[in-house]
Amino acid sequence: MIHVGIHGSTGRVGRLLIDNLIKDKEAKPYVLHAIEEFSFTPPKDAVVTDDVLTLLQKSDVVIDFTISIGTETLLENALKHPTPLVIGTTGLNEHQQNLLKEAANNMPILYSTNMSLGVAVLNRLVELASKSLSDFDIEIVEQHHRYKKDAPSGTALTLGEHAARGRGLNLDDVRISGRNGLIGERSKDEIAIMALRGGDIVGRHTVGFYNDGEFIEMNHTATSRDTFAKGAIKAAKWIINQPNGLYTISDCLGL
Ligand SMILES: NC(=O)C1=CN([C@@H]2O[C@H](COP(=O)(O)OP(=O)(O)OC[C@H]3O[C@@H](n4cnc5c(N)ncnc54)[C@H](OP(=O)(O)O)[C@@H]3O)[C@@H](O)[C@H]2O)C=CC1
Ligand SMILES: O=C(O)C1=N[C@H](C(=O)O)C[C@H](O)C1
Repeated sequence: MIHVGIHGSTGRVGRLLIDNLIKDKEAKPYVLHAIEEFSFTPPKDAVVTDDVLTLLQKSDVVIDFTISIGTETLLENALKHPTPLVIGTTGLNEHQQNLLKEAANNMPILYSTNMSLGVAVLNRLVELASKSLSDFDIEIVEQHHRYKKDAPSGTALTLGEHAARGRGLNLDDVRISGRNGLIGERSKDEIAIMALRGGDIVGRHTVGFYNDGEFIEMNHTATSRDTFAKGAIKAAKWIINQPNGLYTISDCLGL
């Protein structure tokens, strides 16, 4: 039985990880990291802790769905006690992304801004379309629930990276995140990534390729957050058998 630790166990995704792991035949929710009280009853036999090092020491693998500073603390502690990690938290800053790469020299880490199969395939399609439709303007729109803290979504940024890569560009050089006022005509290479927030939208991403006379829009809609929890659990079972290094969900899915 794989002993899974959950960082962010009281959160929207964390709670679904517990629900899915309770029913799992190969893995169980063994250590739950929580800062505040649970608003639900956690499994009786799980260890509950607010100490990150204890979480790592008692787990075969830790799944993290928290907030960027939470992931930073997890990675700092994992450098003291290397443990296979699955990280889904988005909004990591440059320092935190570098920490992720550094930690991956010492343990296997799967980091993905979206744990769904659909988005993993969409990333591939976007890169191909970007390369093939070299004259088309690329625009990305993401929509999420009102509680989401970071913008744009990690998924939208990853889709943008694939779109830029398809044209041999670096997203940081061509990304824009808003338009307002007399800004002039659109430049050829720019890739806009716009964020909408409202209601209970689980996650919706549209990548549009626009030209004179035609356009293509590729859309992915997550209709259930369970998709992310199931993807992360699949990743946890896979990452424990990998050598040290940084992986994505595409590696786990063999794409
Ligand atoms: N990769 C993917 O497929 C997906 C990624 N996400 C990302 O996962 C993250 C979490 O999403 P979601 O579950 O909706 O968010 P929630 O706000 O519902 O949950 C966040 C969890 O993190 C805990 N937390 C907050 N601050 C810290 C900290 N400093 N250290 C440790 N734990 C902390 C919270 O505890 P408390 O309740 O006590 O504040 C809570 O348990 C976000 O970054 C989101 O973008 C979401 C869905 C899919
Ligand atoms: O916060 C969310 O809810 C989600 N976050 C991820 C992101 O930022 O891309 C993945 C998914 O879209 C849901």
